[in-house]
Amino acid sequence: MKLEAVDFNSPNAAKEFVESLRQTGFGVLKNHPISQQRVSDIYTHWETFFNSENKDSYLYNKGTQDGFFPQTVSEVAKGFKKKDIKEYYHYYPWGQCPDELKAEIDGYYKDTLTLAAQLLNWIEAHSPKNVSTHYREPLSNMINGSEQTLLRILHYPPLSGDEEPDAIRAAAHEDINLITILPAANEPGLQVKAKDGTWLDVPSDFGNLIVNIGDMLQEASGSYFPSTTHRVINPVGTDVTKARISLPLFLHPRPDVVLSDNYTAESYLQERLRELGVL
Ligand SMILES: O=C(O)CCC(=O)C(=O)O
Ligand SMILES: [Fe+2]
Repeated sequence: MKLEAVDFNSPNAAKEFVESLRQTGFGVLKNHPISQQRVSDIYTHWETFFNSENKDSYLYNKGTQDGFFPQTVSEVAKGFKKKDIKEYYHYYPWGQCPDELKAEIDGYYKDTLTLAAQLLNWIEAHSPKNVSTHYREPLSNMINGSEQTLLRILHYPPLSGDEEPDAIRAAAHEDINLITILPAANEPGLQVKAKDGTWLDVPSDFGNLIVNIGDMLQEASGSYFPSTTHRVINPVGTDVTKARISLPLFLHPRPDVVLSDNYTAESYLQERLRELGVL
């Protein structure tokens, strides 16, 4: 298995990209329309936010899940006992956000949402007929008007040496949503699990956009598209002193969207959040 960046502007981009998603659960895009300068600015501005006391004024709301999640309440991946070594902020257009960061992050959210609709159209167009008949509505329609789509700004602090043994930046997990879009982070570490069980580095060239399948699209496609396990490993050597910032946008359907005979988007999400221990 190999992960190669697909040129967004090439005539075969859609086909090659969807083929990669089918084979690996991941697709990597270069020459895409998301502004790299803005991603870079977001990383800088949010690193400052995470390094300030100000973050504690934006503690997440339990019911609505918007705001800052400190390291002490960070996720425990399904099947793991140790909390991940990370803190993060959940941005929703309707949720709390520091005034000085709002316009920039909202612009990124909206532009990436537009791209997501196009990528979902690519996925639908290149799904075999016997798979696309399972989609209860066009995939890009499923996220239309959804208030659940979540932009997570993640801060993995430098390692202090006091971390619990076995704790890692993000333990192996699958994403819950339809698809996830994230720009290459400012530091490496993201790995995807190949079919043979080995871990592969996701090409982290700054400027790449990484897309992965989540459980909800796996469910809606009758497992044609695999929701692939991934993780973020700890830095070693001199890199331990470096923080890592990343910016996944988790595309969530409207709660009423029917995914399969067994689940709506809402029932699926509730089940998974309970397992994660964040509800
Ligand atoms: O930080 C990353 O590169 C990936 C984060 C991730 O997989 C997640 O938050 O679900
Ligand atoms: Fe993930």
